[in-house]
Order: sequence, then structure tokens, then C-alpha cells
Amino acid sequence: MALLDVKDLTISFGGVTAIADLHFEVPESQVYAVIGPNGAGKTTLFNMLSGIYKPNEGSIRFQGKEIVGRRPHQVAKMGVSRTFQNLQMFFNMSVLDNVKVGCHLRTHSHLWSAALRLPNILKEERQSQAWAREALIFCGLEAYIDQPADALPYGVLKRVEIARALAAQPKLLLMDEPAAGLNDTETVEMRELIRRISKTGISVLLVEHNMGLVMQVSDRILVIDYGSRLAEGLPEEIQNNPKVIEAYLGGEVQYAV
Ligand SMILES: Nc1ncnc2c1ncn2[C@@H]1O[C@H](COP(=O)(O)OP(=O)(O)OP(=O)(O)O)[C@@H](O)[C@H]1O
Repeated sequence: MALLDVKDLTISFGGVTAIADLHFEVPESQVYAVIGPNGAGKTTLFNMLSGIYKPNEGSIRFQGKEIVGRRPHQVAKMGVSRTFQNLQMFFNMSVLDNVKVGCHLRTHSHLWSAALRLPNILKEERQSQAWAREALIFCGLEAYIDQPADALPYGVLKRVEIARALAAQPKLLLMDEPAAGLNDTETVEMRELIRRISKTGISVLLVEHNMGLVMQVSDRILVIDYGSRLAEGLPEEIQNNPKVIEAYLGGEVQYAV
């Protein structure tokens, strides 16, 4: 059984069909990329996968359970975490506290026990701290743990977002343009981080415009155009697919990172 099984997915906004009859499957422990030109529907797809948008038709099954109809926090609790195209950071908080936000899905205390500082809260607080540190170290951010988020460069903050998503211990990580705005060195670091994440058994669903990165890191690639499936396959199949070259890349392809 695939980890994620998307069937007949369709969503329209007014007269615009953003995703039309889309289907694909993401296996366990793989990097699965979704590519397509600007406006192809990639972010809209992520918004449906994470419960932000409700499709007009179709199903999204994660580990056999339906996602459609669930709210974003419920989807996250099922094991689907995401990062955003634009940074979603609390700039007045430390790096560690930003990542601890991702841990609350794994803790169980209610608001009233938090307010009263009951013993279970203190224990969970320590546990969240440990999980957050672990995620930050995994992302190579040990040196930044206690620093305020607003003092850090953009490339570091992109990885803090990933650490926060990992602190929730997902089975599937949705990454929306992780390399956008990164320089060449940071892009190579991001590629290595994505590889390490998938080696831990987490599947990565990657939306990314940097074709070099996509081709190097992905196990399989789905190409969408005007919300519809144009092609799907191994990176070398996609690279050599005339429909992809013509429709998506306009005849010229640059694959170097
Ligand atoms: N909330 C919305 N209301 C109306 N139209 C929308 C909405 N969200 C997306 N769309 C439309 O759906 C289509 C797909 O947009 P989407 O942002 O998903 O594309 P994308 O592939 O992520 O683009 P990019 O690569 O530029 O991020 C576009 O035509 C867009 O204008």
C-alpha cells in the first residue's frame, strides 16, 4: 500500500479549475517531487493535502485513511507535516521555541493544566525541549539553538522551519520550495538534508523550481500543467520526456544545481 494515495482530485476557484482529476501515489521512504510551471497548481495541491482546502472531488488517502474533510491540525496529527513557500516564523522567539511549537502535536496536556503548571506539563515541557533539540541537531542547527530567530540569515531559517516540521515526527513531509532564495552552498546543504530525511523512513513530497535539485534528490517526479497530470516517472524519464520539455520547460532545460 502506498503511503499517500491521491485519486481523481479536483478543485476549482470560481471559474478556474486549479487541479483537475489528478492522481498519484507516494511510496514509503521516498522523495517524490511535484513540478510544473508557475500557476500549475502545486501550492493548491499542498493546501488540499494538508487540509487547508477541501477538494470539490476526489480522495486523498494517507496510510489508508481519508484526509479529505479533516482540519489542518487533524491532518498534522495523522503524520503529515509541511513547510511553507514563505517563512512562517515567530521572529520574537528563539530558534528552540520556534521548533517546540512543532512538538505540541505529540503532547497531550490541556490548557488548564498548562496554566496551573501541573507536573505532567513540566514533564512534557522537558520532553518537547528534547525533541526540538534533536530535530535542530539533525538539521545541522546546533549552533543556533538559543539564538533569537530575527537575528538569523534566511538560509538558516529555512532549515529551522524544517526542524519544526520534523519535531512533530511526521511520516510524510510536504516541502514547498525549500531551495527558493538559497545560494548555491545552501542549496547543496538542502539537498543533503532532504536525502537524510528520507533515509530516516520519512517520505518527502517536494515542490521545487530548482530542476538541478529535483533531478538529483527525487526518486520519482510528477509533472503537472494547468492542474492536470502531464507525466510521471523516474527523473531520467522525466528529463527525456518531449511533452515535459515542450510544455513545462519551453524547449530549454537547465539541470545543473
Ligand atoms: N484561493 C484561490 N482563489 C482563487 N484562485 C486560486 C486560489 N489559489 C490558487 N488559485 C489559482 O489556482 C491556480 C494554481 O495556483 P497555485 O498557486 O497552486 O500554482 P503553483 O503551481 O503553486 O504556482 P507557483 O509555482 O507560482 O507557486 C492559479 O491559476 C491560481 O491563480
